[in-house]
Amino acid sequence: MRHAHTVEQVRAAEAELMARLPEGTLMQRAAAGLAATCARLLPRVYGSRVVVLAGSGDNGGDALYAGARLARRGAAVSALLLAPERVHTGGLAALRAAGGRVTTDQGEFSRADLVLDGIVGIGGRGGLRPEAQPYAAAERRGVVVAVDVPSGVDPDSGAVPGAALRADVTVCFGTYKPGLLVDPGASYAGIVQLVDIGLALPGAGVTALQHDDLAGMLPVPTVESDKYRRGVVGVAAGSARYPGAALLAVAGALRGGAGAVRYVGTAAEEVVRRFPEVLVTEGGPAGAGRVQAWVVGPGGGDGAARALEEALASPVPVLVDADGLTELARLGPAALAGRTAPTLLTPHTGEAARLLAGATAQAPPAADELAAARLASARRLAAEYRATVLLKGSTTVVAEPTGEVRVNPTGTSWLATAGSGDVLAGLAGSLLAAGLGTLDAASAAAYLHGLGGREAAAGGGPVTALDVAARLGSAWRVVRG
Ligand SMILES: NC(=O)C1=CN([C@@H]2O[C@H](COP(=O)(O)OP(=O)(O)OC[C@H]3O[C@@H](n4cnc5c(N)ncnc54)[C@H](O)[C@@H]3O)[C@@H](O)[C@H]2O)[C@@H](O)CC1
Ligand SMILES: [K+]
Repeated sequence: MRHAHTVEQVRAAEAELMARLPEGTLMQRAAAGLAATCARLLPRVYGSRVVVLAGSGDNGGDALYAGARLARRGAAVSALLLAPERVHTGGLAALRAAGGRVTTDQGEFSRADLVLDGIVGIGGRGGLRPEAQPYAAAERRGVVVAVDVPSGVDPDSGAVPGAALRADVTVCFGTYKPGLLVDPGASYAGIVQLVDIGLALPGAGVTALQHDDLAGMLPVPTVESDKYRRGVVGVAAGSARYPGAALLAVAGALRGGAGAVRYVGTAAEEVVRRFPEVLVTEGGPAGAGRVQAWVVGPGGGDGAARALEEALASPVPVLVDADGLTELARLGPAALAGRTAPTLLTPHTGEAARLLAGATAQAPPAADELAAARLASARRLAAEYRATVLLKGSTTVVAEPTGEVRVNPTGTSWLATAGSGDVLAGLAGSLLAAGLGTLDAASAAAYLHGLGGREAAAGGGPVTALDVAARLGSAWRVVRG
């Protein structure tokens, strides 16, 4: 599991540790880790051209001390100072003492083998200032290593309010920052490496799963398992207008670990023709047999309102997607107030905007505003509806009403394809039926779905939702090692 902490949490932990250590110790730890990574990235340090972009704070100090370490190993290191009168004096003195120099030739940035972005770190706010902006657009031939955070990315939210420096590698100190894991910030960070500087941190509000976490989380049948013990997932999806959504949701549900899939709705005939192993019932959830979790809404059309009402009245976990969400936005959070089992909502940004409007009786926020503030939007929705919220997008995030968030590290932009959300809904519902809690089911589903999407798009090509569903089995095998 990757753990991310806010700037406020990092500052508190740093203050506590700095009070016990000789001055400068933390910065030396940071600079040593940073220089070691840079040395690994260069074919050879001796003779390499390294440029340090140094801003006015400690982030610039880290970069200058790391530059000094590389200079001592024979690199030709020059520093471009963004605010010469406020540069970190100790860092600059160390660089000079090691044979580094200051330059004002911005062309050195483009010619360098490696650039250290120490313009601004966790103290940065409001995007890059004018003097730094040319570097975001400038040509570069070398590797760009961001110090702690790519400059221009908001460390807490991942928002990129203007220009930002795109890094190949980000070396962060003490902990991940949420903005390194959530788009658009994540897309500027490249490969993120963590350097331990000894901070004692509180529980993380934002986490990201890794393969090992999935391996420990996914349900595995035992010798005593039968299909009912493994869980039956009910899928209420599809309509005369959108029969395909039923097939896609079922295709996802069949690969989520539940022992059986029960389909209710108007596409029963098509579903059985394609998936003979599915139990089908005409009508709605209320009249169906036993299920351990419901998926309601994909392609539900006019039938979504009834299906939603009946599923929400059941005592089992319910995942609400697509047309079910449109109906829920109309009803508002009160529709979930009487529930005894957890509810999982899986909106894309447009649906999230409608849900928020339904909760607050205000005009819906613009979808691009929601996309730029993914963490805050998902948290707010989860709090308003007292439900777990999986907000789909370039980084899918899952938020609990408590504010706890998991961000999904897998995925590909090729997943933005029709029907891919139906597969995800079926998959997550199946994991719920198999007994996972909403946070785990949602985040594990997003992870597997992202891996399936990547595999389907291998080499970079369009994928269909059924391609993704077909790769979910292999995604399970990958994470289970
Ligand atoms: N505090 C500590 O104990 C440690 C801090 N470390 C480093 O220190 C960084 C934080 O240092 P600071 O608190 O000095 O803050 P930063 O160096 O991140 O930035 C603050 C400085 O940048 C200016 N600034 C703010 N927004 C800007 C923008 N948008 N464009 C350009 N300049 C801007 C401010 O005027 C201020 O001078 C961390 O990210 C990390 O790199 C590490 O050395 C580890 C230890
Ligand atoms: K930086």
